[in-house]
Amino acid sequence: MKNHCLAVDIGASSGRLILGDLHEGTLHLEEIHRFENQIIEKKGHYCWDVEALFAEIKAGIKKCNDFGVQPVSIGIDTWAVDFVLLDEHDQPLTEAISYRDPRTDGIMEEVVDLLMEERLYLETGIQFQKFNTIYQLYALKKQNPEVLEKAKSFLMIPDYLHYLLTGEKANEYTNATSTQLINAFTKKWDKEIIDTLGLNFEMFQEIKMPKETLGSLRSKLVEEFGFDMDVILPATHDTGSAVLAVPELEDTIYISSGTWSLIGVENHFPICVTKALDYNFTNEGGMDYQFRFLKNIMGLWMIQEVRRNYNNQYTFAELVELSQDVSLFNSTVNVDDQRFLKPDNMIEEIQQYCQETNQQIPEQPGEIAKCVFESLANSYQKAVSELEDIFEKVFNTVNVIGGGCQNELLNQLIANVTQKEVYAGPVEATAIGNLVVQLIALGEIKDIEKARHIIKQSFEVKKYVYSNGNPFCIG
Ligand SMILES: Nc1ncnc2c1ncn2[C@@H]1O[C@H](COP(=O)(O)OP(=O)(O)O)[C@@H](O)[C@H]1O
Ligand SMILES: C[C@H](O)[C@H](O)[C@@H](O)C(=O)COP(=O)(O)O
Ligand SMILES: [Mg+2]
Repeated sequence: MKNHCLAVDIGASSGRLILGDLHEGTLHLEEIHRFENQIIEKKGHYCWDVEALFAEIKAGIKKCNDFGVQPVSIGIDTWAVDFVLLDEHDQPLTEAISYRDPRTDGIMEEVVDLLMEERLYLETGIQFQKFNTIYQLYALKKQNPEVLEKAKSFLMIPDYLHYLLTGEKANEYTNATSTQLINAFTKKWDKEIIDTLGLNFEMFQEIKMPKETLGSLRSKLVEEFGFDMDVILPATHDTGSAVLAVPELEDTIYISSGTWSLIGVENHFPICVTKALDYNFTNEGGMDYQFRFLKNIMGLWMIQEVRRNYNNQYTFAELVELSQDVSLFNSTVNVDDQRFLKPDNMIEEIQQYCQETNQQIPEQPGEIAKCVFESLANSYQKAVSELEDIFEKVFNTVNVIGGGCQNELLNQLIANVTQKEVYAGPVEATAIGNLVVQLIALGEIKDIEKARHIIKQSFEVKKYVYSNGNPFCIG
């Protein structure tokens, strides 16, 4: 009887449960459940509705029975940095506050005054993003010290969802590195940094690695689902799982393209040199202690918000189409300006930026969309040149993975501005990376090299080449 595994991939805009099994040397996927995810406002903060997300996970697991499949394992991956704190009775002390919440405004600067930027970067190798867990916890210490005093368990979002499934508490390594509290060399919680900030070291859990089994389901869930499963830890940071599914990494820059655009390369050791700090690249931990040397770019969040501002009257595909009808419009913005992290109205923020920079102000939906896509492509090109400066080499290809690889216009723009071959796919790279780790743990796939070979054989990848004609010409 062949083994089915179940991947739960929850990004900032959507979640999906995907069954995977190996069939004649290829990986077969079956999407059994998909749901929206979004930030909600609760008690004056931007939060994630984790209880609703867990309800969706349970609803998706129950659908396995409709497919006549009882998976042997499950693994959950989500966005990074965010967490839940549990008290001595294992009850949540806070809402799952989102990284887009303004509670960390000004906090990074305070922490850097205490810890020195160079030291923090040399020890953790993590990029300076104002929403990193370290700043969220320090904000909590300043704003709600009583909450931190009661905290007995620190669980990141996937850790918490795994805890709800199994009753087992642990911090999975790849996601833990995004906190900026893991030492890049010891691979452990950095007690010196934690103590310096006056955080409670005891609340951090044992670090567990991808491929480890966390435990089996709580008995009440076995009853509810009609079957048991082991939780096999994937790279619970979704980008960690996504990069594992990049079919070919040699001389390749990946762009994990979803709500965020994460652009970088895979490396065997952390790069914490001054130039990497100056460019604000990060060294996120990967499976088998690899590193994702990458940087965050604002990503398709911007077009998600534009779509929301238009009351979702356009699909993403329609916004791409509309942007192709305005080829003469060419205003662009700096997508990495923090004003775009959580504006009240993304369209107005983009228009304001163009006015302030004496550019033609986009008015039509197509002009707004084109401004977003072209601006993203420009930011990708800047990151590519920074990577080539740091590695002192030319990378031949760019591989776009994730939902954003369906944006054929953006793929062509990337090929045009970088003048490199662009490969697009797999779309569900994150879920695929999640699944292959479970299959490796089960002994169904030998290792990640073999997994990438299987992925290459199993999924379509489209190619785009530099076209010096109309920037919207699809190669
Ligand atoms: N048919 C499509 N055409 C163009 N872009 C698309 C299409 N479908 C999805 N996208 C893009 O993919 C993004 C979602 O990617 P996904 O990886 O699912 O995000 P996340 O994991 O962050 O929730 C959307 O914001 C949208 O911009
Ligand atoms: C805030 C983090 O940088 C962010 O979670 C990023 O690391 C990430 O994983 C984004 O994933 P999406 O699927 O939400 O784009
Ligand atoms: Mg995602």
